[in-house]
Amino acid sequence: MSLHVASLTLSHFRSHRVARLRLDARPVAIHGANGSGKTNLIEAISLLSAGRGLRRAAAADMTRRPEALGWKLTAEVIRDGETIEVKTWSDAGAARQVRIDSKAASQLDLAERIRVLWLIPAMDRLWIEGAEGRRRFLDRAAMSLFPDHATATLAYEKAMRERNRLLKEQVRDAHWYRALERQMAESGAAVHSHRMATLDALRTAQQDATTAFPAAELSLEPIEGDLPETAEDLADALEESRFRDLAAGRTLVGPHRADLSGRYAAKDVPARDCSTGEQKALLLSLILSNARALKARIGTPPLLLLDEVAAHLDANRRAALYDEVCALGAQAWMTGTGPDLFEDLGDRAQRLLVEDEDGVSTVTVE
Ligand SMILES: Nc1ncnc2c1ncn2[C@@H]1O[C@H](COP(=O)(O)OP(=O)(O)OP(=O)(O)O)[C@@H](O)[C@H]1O
Repeated sequence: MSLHVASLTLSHFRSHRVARLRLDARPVAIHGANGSGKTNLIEAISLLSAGRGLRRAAAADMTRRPEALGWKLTAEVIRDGETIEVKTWSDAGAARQVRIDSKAASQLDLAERIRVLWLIPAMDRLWIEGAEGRRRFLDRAAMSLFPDHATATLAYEKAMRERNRLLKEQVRDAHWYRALERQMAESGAAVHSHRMATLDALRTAQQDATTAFPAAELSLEPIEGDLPETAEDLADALEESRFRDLAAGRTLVGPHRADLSGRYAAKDVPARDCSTGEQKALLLSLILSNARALKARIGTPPLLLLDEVAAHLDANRRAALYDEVCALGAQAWMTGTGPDLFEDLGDRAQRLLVEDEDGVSTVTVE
């Protein structure tokens, strides 16, 4: 069982004016100078699944400047021998649209058909910066394993925004809160249980692996107080917290108040105290575990996007990374500034060169 992009056309997508690529199922090693358009290319791949892509950019920001006419991506993705035709685009300034096999499709349809995981330099400070980034990291893993996690998260956030509005307006009548808190309790319990199931799946995938990457010990902790698990507990906690929440003007209990804690298991130190290289290796270990967990769950590995990862690994770990992605059978799109970084891959990968010509990126299959 496999998943790979067999063809890709980018039109007016960031620095790419028109790029047409035909690919086989092997990993894709992309090299090119700084600013040539490598990340833009893998950002396009990230949009073959649901969401805002790996930069979490607004659809309007991805249109090629200065023309700003809107952008379009067309791809043939082969999943377990079946071809999925994906077209996604945004007309100047408008929200992005999706068609699968020529039919209008929702982002949930896309999430169910094509799973994409990534590791990008912006995640380097994940263990050091705020809890929001770590929750997002866990939620992305959860969405890859349970696509309806996105629906539960959106439902929870929508009800919470309404509740926060009441709190800010100092509405005290309990009657206004009951229905919203019921919605928050139900969707919030689903969010929590997906996250816990994801942590379990990542733990199992890490245990099963014989890998050069250090295992991360993960747990979900409340930022303060408790983390209610069931819908009943969350409903009770929200009701109890109402008085305090009115004073704060926002909701202080629920899954949005959870933090992902990570430890370097072998050294028994918090991930945030690890060296830069170790923190990167822990994240890579988690992404690879996520890919293995996905393969175990649905039979098919995801597309992997590893932006500037190879350059940060020592030679042993780099060789181990290449062995792992090849063993997974994942089409891993990996970027780096020089072709030497990918030498160990030999003919196990296909190679692309990205160059900048007067502000326009060109892509050559080597
Ligand atoms: N909407 C846009 N229109 C035109 N150019 C853009 C747009 N968005 C970004 N760019 C340009 O794309 C160029 C390439 O960016 P990209 O991040 O892909 O480089 P890269 O090859 O990954 O470089 P590095 O090795 O430095 O990470 C940048 O110079 C950037 O200014």
